[in-house]
Amino acid sequence: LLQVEELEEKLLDQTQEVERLRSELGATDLEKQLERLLVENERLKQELKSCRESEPPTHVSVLQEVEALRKEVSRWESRAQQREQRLAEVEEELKEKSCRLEALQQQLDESRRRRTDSERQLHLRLQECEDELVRRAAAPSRVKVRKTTDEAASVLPQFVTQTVEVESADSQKAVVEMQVKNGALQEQLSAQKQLLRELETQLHESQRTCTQLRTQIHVYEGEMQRAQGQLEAEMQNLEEEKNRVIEEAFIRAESEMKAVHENLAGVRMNLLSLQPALRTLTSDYNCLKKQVQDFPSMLDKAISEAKQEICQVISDVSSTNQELLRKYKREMNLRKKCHNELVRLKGNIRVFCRVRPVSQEEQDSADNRTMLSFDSDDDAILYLSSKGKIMTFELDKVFPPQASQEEVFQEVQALVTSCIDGFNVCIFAYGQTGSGKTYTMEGVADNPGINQRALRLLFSEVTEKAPDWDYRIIVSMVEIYNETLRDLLRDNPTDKLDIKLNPDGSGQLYVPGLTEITVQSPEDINKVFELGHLNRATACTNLNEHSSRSHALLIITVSGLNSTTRTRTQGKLNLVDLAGSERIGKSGAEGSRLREAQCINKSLSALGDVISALRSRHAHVPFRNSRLTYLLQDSLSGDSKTLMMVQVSPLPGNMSESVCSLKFAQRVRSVELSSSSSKRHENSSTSSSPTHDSLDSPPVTPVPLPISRASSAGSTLSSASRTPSGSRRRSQSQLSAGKRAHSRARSCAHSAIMALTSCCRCLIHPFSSVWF
Ligand SMILES: Nc1ncnc2c1ncn2[C@@H]1O[C@H](COP(=O)(O)OP(=O)(O)OP(=O)(O)O)[C@@H](O)[C@H]1O
Repeated sequence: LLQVEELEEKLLDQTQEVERLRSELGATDLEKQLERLLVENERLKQELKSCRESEPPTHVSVLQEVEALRKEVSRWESRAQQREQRLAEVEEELKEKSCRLEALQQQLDESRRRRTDSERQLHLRLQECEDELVRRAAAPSRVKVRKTTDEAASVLPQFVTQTVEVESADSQKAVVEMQVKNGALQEQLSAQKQLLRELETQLHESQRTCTQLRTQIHVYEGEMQRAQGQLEAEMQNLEEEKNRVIEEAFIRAESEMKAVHENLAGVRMNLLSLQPALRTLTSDYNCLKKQVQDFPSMLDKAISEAKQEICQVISDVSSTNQELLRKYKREMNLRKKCHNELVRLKGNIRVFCRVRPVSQEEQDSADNRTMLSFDSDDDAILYLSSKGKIMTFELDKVFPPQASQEEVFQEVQALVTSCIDGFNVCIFAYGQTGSGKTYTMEGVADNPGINQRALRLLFSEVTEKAPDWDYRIIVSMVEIYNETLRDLLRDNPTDKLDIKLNPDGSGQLYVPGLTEITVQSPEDINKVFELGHLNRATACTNLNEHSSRSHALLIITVSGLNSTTRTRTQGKLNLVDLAGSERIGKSGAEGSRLREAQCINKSLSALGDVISALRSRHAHVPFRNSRLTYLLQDSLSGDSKTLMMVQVSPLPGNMSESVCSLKFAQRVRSVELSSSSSKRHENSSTSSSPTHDSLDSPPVTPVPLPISRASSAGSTLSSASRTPSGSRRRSQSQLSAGKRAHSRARSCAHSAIMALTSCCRCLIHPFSSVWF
């Protein structure tokens, strides 16, 4: 029992210790510290947030610092979270230990209760034993106790103090029973002892566990203190950092505020100066506002007035238009008549001469003298010295060697543009081989001749007239070789073409199967020339030789439709590079060369005959005598115009050929001059032209053409000096003076003709300010 009491006391101590520990663990400083730390952490977070909100980052470095601080804070936050987690774990362990302590306490209570029970049973048993002993003692002893029960004496020394002599069977039986009971009690006692030992063992274990728990608690307390110290230090650092950042931000904010204040002062000053302007603007605005309010009514009024004016103007314009249209039609007729008159005055067929320059190779050769000379006062005279004689040739225009392609074209461009007005035009290049026919007509790549320039001019002219006229330009290219007609623009240029009468009954001629290409741009022109040149080259073995012996024709048809009057026009421009003329008179040729010479001879003389017949106004014109004249019949007859460009070589070696060419030109021209002079005379004899009678415009004075000075073909100064001496003989000086006067008169006539031409060209535009 004493041991039990001791154990009880120990248990009590243990329980008190556990209670103390539990009370310590239940509301420890650690938890309080943890709570405080959490609260502090939260407060810092709030402060940081408010700092961030109240101090907008105005500078990059501040932003970076704040970012670094944020990182630092988040790092510390994560560490605090780790600590919190660790604390939670510790708390969890403590709870576990508490549970175990409670279980131990329960076990202790249980063993205490069991011990109390066993003690009570023992007391009861002992009471029973004492009662039995008293009862036995009170009963007459028949039993002589002979033997002392040592065991009972050892167990119950205080109760069994005397030896009893057992004599009876009952006593003996009772002794046996008592012994049995005693044995049972001893067993119970040993069981109690065993239980006590177990309890002691459990108590030891509990003490050991308590010791371990204390140790752990000490360790945790140490850790907590360390963590708390670190946290406090970090909080301190953060606090300092925060203060520093706030300080810096405050300084920056102050400086910015200062700048803002300065700006504000400047703005205030500006505002003060702007106020008068604002007042002015306000008054202007009010004024404008009033005007805007009045504007609709003003606008309506103006619109109605404008409408009335427009209606008036439209009716005026419409009547003016009618008048203009009437005048335009009348002027077109007048222009046509004027043109006819002009052509009649100038002659339908004009003859120019171009002398080619001496080439570099020819200059180097021995015979490089030129036997041609020009009249400085008259650009229509050409002198040719031969065998001591000077021959004078008078043509419409003579181009010296230095004349450029542009100058030549300027003289022919009036003819070219007349084809837009519906006239047929022929331009021939005539002369011996190498005299410059191809150069004049085709030119070279960087200096084109009449062909390309004419097409380009036509393009520019039709483009200019585009608003009123719709023009179409069609190009064909043919070659006549040995009286055979070939199409130079078809795929197979060796095919022979025929000239036939048009089956429509118009009496016009046409070439079946002739390729006609509509050109729409200068690029198209280049392509056409390239194709023609290529085909001409592929049809022969030697292009130069071949070109000397064939006629090349570029036929340009210009069709127009006037969008106002619906008038249609169609003109044809024929640009002909003739075969070399030197073969005409050459004899001795045989075979193919003879045939070539015959063909060339035939066609050139037929051309001469046709021109002669036309100028002489013969009833019959022999167009059919050659392919060339037959093909050009339409373009040579009627009110068509022809220009013969006679090409001449300046070298003495080509003298005879040059004389032949110039004589041919002179003959052609003299026919025309005589014809036109008679006509002009007829016209001048009448009081007024019927053309002018029908017009309101002022009459045109006929241009005085130098018709009286026509010298016969091949006339020379020597022949002139051989004329009868009498009244018509003139001295050399008189002749020069006459020539000068003649030149002046001629140049006046030329200017007048040019003026007349330009006037006629003005008439073609319906709204031109210049009226004939
Ligand atoms: N006005 C000129 N200016 C410069 N060179 C010219 C002129 N006229 C002709 N030539 C040159 O003279 C040479 C012969 O000219 P071109 O070939 O035009 O003669 P052609 O009469 O057409 O000869 P063919 O009848 O053989 O075709 C060429 O080299 C040409 O460049």
